[in-house]
Amino acid sequence: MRLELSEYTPIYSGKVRELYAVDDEHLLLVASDRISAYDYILDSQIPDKGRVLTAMSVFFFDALGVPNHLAGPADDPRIPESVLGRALITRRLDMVQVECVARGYLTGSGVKEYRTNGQVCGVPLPAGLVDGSRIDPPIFTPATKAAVGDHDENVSFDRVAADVGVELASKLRDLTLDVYGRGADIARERGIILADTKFEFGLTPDGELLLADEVLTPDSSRYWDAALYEPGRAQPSFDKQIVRDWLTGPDSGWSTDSDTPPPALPDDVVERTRARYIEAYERISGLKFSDWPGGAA
Ligand SMILES: Nc1ncnc(-c2cnn(Cc3cccc(F)c3)c2)c1Cl
Repeated sequence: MRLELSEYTPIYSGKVRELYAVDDEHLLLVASDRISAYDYILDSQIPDKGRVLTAMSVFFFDALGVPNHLAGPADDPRIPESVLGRALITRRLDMVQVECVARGYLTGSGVKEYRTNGQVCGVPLPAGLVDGSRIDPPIFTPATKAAVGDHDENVSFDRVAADVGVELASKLRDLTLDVYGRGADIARERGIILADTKFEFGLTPDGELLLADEVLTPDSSRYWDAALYEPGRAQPSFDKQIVRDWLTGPDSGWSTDSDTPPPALPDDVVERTRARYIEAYERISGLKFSDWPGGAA
C-alpha cells in the first residue's frame, strides 16, 4: 500500500518541482506538469510533462552509467500513487553549491557575455561567433545559484576552485563535460541538439561525488531541432517554442513587455506542447512513453 504524498515532509518547492523527505537518507523528487516561459510560471499546465521529464532523467542516468543519486526504480513502492511516474526516490546528499553548466553552443547568457569580452566564464572563445555558434569542444561555464526569482551568476573555474577546492572543482568540470558530451552525442544521432545543460552534484557521507537532481531534461537543458538549426539567430526551443510563439503572437493579447502575467494557453497549444515533450523522449530514448509508469488512471 503506497503512502500518500501528504505523509512525506515537504522540504523545498521550486518553480516546477518539489522535494520531500522520505526518511533521514532518502528524498522524493517530484516533477510537476507546470511550465515556465519568459520567467513566468504559466497558469496552464502541460499534462504528462512531469512524467516525460522524469522518464528522460532515468533514461540518461541509465544510458550514461554515471554514479548518481537514484535510490529506487520509477515504480518504487515508496512513491505515492498520485505522483507515480513523475517522482523518484533519491539518496539525500550534501549538494555542491555550484550550477555545473556545459555549453556545446553559444547562446543565452553565454552569447551576452561573449559579446562583451570574447569569453564565457573566463574561457576565451574564437572571434566571430554568433548566437547559436557551435563551441567545439564544449566548455564548462559554472554559475552560482541565484536567489529565488533571480538568474544564476556565471563564474570562472578559478572562482569555483576558490569556493570548493581545486580537486573537487576539477572533478565537477570533468564530469560535467563528459556527461554532457555523451548525452549530446546520443541526442544528435536522433536529430536533436542538446545545446547546453545544467547539472547538480552531491556528496555522500563518505565523500563520493554523485550526479543528482534532474539530468539532461528540457527544463535543465536547451533542446533544439537539428533540422531547423541555423547559427546567427535565437534557435527555436524544441519543447517550448509553440508556447513562446503563441504568447508573443497576435492571439494571446499579451507581449513580453506586458506587466501582467501571461494568459492561459489554448487547448491546442497545450496538446501540441505535450506531444513535443513525448516526441523528444521517444526519439532520444528509443522507448515508448506509453510504457512509463503512472498517467491516466
Ligand atoms: N539527492 C539530493 N540530495 C539533497 N538535495 C537535493 C536537492 C536539493 N535541491 N535540489 C533541487 C530541487 C530538485 C527537485 C525539486 C526541487 F524543488 C528542488 C535538489 C538532491 Cl536532488
